[in-house]
Amino acid sequence: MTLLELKQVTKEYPLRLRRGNIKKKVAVKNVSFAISKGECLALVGESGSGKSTIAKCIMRIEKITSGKVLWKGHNIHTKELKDFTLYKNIQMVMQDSSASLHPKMCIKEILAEPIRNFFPDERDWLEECIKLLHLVGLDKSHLKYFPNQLSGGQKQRVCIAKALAVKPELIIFDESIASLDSNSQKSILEILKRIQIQDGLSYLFITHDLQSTKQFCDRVAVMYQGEIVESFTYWEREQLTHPYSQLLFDTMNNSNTSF
Ligand SMILES: Nc1ncnc2c1ncn2[C@@H]1O[C@H](COP(=O)(O)OP(=O)(O)OP(=O)(O)O)[C@@H](O)[C@H]1O
Repeated sequence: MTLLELKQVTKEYPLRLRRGNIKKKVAVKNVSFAISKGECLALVGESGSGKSTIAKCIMRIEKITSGKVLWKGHNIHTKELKDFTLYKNIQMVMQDSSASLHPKMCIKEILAEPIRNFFPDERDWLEECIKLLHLVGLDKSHLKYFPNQLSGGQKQRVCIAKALAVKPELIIFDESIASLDSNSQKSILEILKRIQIQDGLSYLFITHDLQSTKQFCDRVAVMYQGEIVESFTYWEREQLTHPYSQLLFDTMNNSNTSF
């Protein structure tokens, strides 16, 4: 079953030049892909290739210039899909956990907020918060902490727990684990994989690091200068046709990082 579908999506940003002139910056060009239930798709590409712009267009943070973004066949960029439905179904975890967590709220309040918003009848919300913490490798002792009392890895786990609290069908990870050390990355990816298999969750995993997608993602789409230039499932160098994906692959094989 297809959950999310992008059809020929183009996003241009207006760039103000001197003397009031406006130029268009094409950030994303004719991008099409689909994500099925339970699937994890990686969107890999260098800095500035348009990955975050795609995430913002899916989350309605940015308007698209042309094309369509569909959730179960409903157009995300029309009133057809209400905010509540969109954010109940799709959650996003950003790279900067500090910006995503309210500094004056403790972890209990941070996790309780989405539960109360999306499940107002939930009585055992505290139990639910503790369950969420366990899911991401933390425990109830963390409930009383404020974000600035946690490490970067712990904050990122809270952000993931906050996204999971909504019980969405799809989570977008935008470079969400990039700033963590390789052990923390490995542990979070294992947790996410387990949840994906258990609950049939789908992921869009945005990264510039091809290596981190190898064990975790079912399919990889490679972005280059705003376009998807290659999409692959099997990790065979011979199958890659675009020079940029070949370069990514070779760089990965020459690096010592292992996941
Ligand atoms: N609000 C904006 N106004 C103008 N140009 C923008 C804006 N946001 C992004 N861009 C441009 O669009 C292009 C794509 O940016 P985007 O952030 O989507 O890339 P990215 O692949 O996510 O990069 P990174 O991996 O560094 O986060 C870049 O050239 C960027 O400068």
